[in-house]
Amino acid sequence: MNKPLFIALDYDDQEKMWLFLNQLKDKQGLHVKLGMEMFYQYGPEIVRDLSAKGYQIFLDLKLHDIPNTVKRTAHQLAALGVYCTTVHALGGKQMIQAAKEGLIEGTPAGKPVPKLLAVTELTSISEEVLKNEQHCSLSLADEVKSLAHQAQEAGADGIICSPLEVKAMKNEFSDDFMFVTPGIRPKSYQKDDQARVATPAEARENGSTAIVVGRPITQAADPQQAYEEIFKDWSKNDAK
Ligand SMILES: O=c1ccn([C@@H]2O[C@H](COP(=O)(O)O)[C@@H](O)[C@H]2O)c(=O)[nH]1
Repeated sequence: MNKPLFIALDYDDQEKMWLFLNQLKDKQGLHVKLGMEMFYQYGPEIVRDLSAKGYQIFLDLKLHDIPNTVKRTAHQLAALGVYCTTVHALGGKQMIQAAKEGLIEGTPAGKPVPKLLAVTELTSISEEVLKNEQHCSLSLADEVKSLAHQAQEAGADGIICSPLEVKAMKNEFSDDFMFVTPGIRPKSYQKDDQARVATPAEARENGSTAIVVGRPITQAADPQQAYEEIFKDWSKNDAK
């Protein structure tokens, strides 16, 4: 899979989700991210329905619990055939390792094991919140880097972070380690609740492996046009 753009399907109703998807051209193989909002309402069935229609699915449930619980949950999720899924890196190395084991053990024979991504610091967290609410003495960049190393040591396939942090740490990781970055905002778009944002082109320049984009596409007056513009910005230096 080469440098995907995952569209975050953050809807409160599957009718709205299908209406949105049906407006887009080239649905086959489109990369989508399904999060807690849809999964808690519709369960595994919505994943199977999207999968049956050919969408590549990033199932973003951000597991964060004791290792045994996470392992058993990851085992269940592995059967759904998604491309990747998430845990919170703050759950610790033992928990991340347990998630990986659960995914491996739960994947049906002959099928690819879903990639495991560890969320470092949410892109909605600012330097100020990290210091004053999480009482973390590291800078955001150092905290993200530290969590990224822990995730890699525990067997994660990659991390979730802001595109702003990728450049400074990419050379410390193997080439196949994934840097998946939400917090993507086209130049003229508002930040909403995101604190650490970059444009699609900046994410590419900084070395993101994949980007996640929600509202700038799903809330656009013309979602197909928004998708095309963002995708173009994300892939504009591909030929170089
Ligand atoms: O640190 C994180 C981890 C996950 N997300 C998710 O990405 C999308 C972003 O949506 P936008 O509408 O483009 O802001 C959303 O589903 C989040 O749950 C994140 O933003 N930051």
